[in-house]
Amino acid sequence: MFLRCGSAKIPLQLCARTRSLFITSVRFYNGRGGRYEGERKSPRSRSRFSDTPVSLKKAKLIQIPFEENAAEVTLDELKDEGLIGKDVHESITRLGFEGLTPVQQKSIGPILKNEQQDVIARAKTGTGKTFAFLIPMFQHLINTRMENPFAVKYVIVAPTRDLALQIQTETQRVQSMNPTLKKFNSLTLVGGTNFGTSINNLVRRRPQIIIATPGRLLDVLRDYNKYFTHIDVKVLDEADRLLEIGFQQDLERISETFNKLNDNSEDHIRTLLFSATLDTKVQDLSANIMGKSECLFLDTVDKNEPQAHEKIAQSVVITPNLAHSIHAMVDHIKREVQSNPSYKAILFTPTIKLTSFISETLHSLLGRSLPILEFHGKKTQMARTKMVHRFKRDHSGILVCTDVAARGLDFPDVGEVLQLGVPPQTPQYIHRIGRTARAGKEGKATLFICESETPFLQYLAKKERINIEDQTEFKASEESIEELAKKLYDDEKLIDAFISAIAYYRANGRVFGFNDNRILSQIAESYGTLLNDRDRKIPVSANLLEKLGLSRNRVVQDMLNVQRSYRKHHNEDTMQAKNDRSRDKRWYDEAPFQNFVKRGKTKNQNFTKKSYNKTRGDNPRFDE
Ligand SMILES: Nc1ncnc2c1ncn2[C@@H]1O[C@H](COP(=O)(O)OP(=O)(O)OP(=O)(O)O)[C@@H](O)[C@H]1O
Repeated sequence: MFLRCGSAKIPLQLCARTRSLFITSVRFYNGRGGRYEGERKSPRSRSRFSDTPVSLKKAKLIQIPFEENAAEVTLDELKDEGLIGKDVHESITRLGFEGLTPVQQKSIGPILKNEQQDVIARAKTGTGKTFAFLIPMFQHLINTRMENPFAVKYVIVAPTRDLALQIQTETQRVQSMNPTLKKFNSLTLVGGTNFGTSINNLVRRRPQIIIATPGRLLDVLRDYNKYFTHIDVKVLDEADRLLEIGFQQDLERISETFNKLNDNSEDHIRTLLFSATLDTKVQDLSANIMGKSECLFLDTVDKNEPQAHEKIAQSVVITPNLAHSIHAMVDHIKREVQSNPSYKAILFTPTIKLTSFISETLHSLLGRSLPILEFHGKKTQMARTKMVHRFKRDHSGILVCTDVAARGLDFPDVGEVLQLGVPPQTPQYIHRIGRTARAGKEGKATLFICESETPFLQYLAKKERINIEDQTEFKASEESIEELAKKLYDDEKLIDAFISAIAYYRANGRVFGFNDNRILSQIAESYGTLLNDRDRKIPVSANLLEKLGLSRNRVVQDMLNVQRSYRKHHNEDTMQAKNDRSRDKRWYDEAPFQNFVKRGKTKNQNFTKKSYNKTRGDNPRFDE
């Protein structure tokens, strides 16, 4: 059998092969560096795929700086100008806000007026950035509801699952105020939830709004990209976080895939970036993601003023070491709870294991006096979602968490943000303290650090222009050290917590100019302080020291209980040897790694020990 092609006659078998070869050439990427085959494309869409990416010329940046006495913009004026219709106007009015916040006043108009411009918007934490992009989104969906009514038109990307789920809740909150808006469907595509259910909902409900985390969105695009051919706008909430290493590559692949799929043209999609910690440099980072020839930079923060919210009263408590910082924090919380029964605070710790240890310690010390919630990336998504809903609802309690909760999450009436140790970067400091003083309210932020972390304060002042005036010193009394030591167990949980702290400061201390030996020695010393036994040292095995890059550091090793003869020690029958064996096995057990590699193979990916260790760390990148 032959197929006539002009004058040529091609054997049918060869045609079939050519077609399947062509389809495999419609390739795009998953976010983890692998390559997938594209879905079988309809003949019409094949011709559009050009290999040359959208022109990467840098867009013209139009800066709209902060104006001290900018004229107020109201919803009524936006309606009178014809920018928003009665449905959106009615819906937002029914939310009961007194007026629009500065970022909403500054961004809704330009977003609706200049459809051919990308937008970068900077506004302080807790100032209503979510509605600043949801309000124009709904108006856009109403304006274009007759064109491709069942197509995805808006895609909102967030760095964490919990923030994506919160944005959907806010979307549904606006929709609940107006029957016209209710006709639009939104769908979240986030990790930690059932992939099949996500796809069923995508196919069945045909949403116009997708709210996603990058990893899950790429997985969906791999096999179901035909639903994404009519996107008009993509929004990056917490954009600077999404443009950091680890996410940026995903975002570039998502953007490249959207552009190639778009039925209008490759440069049709607008990009809106929002965050509290943005500057014009973000335009360079997003060059491969933004496609319009002009980009508006809307700034509601005066360039000479710190990015941290002015309504947050910041203070720092300086202690001799991590153990004293823990005592200072416990002391502070006890005083606050005594004076304010409806004390509601968020407590950030550097690692998952410290989060787990601290929340257990607070549980044992505070008993039932107020709820203590342990929130981090190792919790199931269901548990995290339940905790977010509960902490939004509760009038008191402490959310003990890692940086997975640092950005975007909106918990009403959080009176104080506590931080044990320094954050990994200064923008995270701004986002962490931004969990309080929201929607115009006042709030407090207290940082507990040890003397060897004080260079962070100079770094924060230099980089973010944040000077924490209120500084106090604290050293726990012998009595309180004795009292707390009685309630602690020298078990794996405590040892793991301190080892994770050593790993955290190894990875993050240098950027702030910390002295490696000083910072690590004070952590090692803290173990004995916390247990009220100066001679007690953290037991670590030789190979764990090697993993931590400390196998040549004699100063730190002297502060640790190093099991040099690793094999001999681990063959002993002592309790300590058994503990070490199970701990090291858990941390670096080959079994999970082999499973990890196997899983990777099923996805055409070559997972390495490095990527394995990364997923086991506390890198929120892998916790979307
Ligand atoms: N116009 C308004 N008037 C009063 N409150 C508002 C207004 N718009 C939003 N809010 C409320 O302000 C709070 C913070 O809003 P939102 O979470 O959008 O802030 P954000 O700027 O995104 O903060 P972050 O930088 O932490 O993400 C929410 O509780 C929201 O309901």
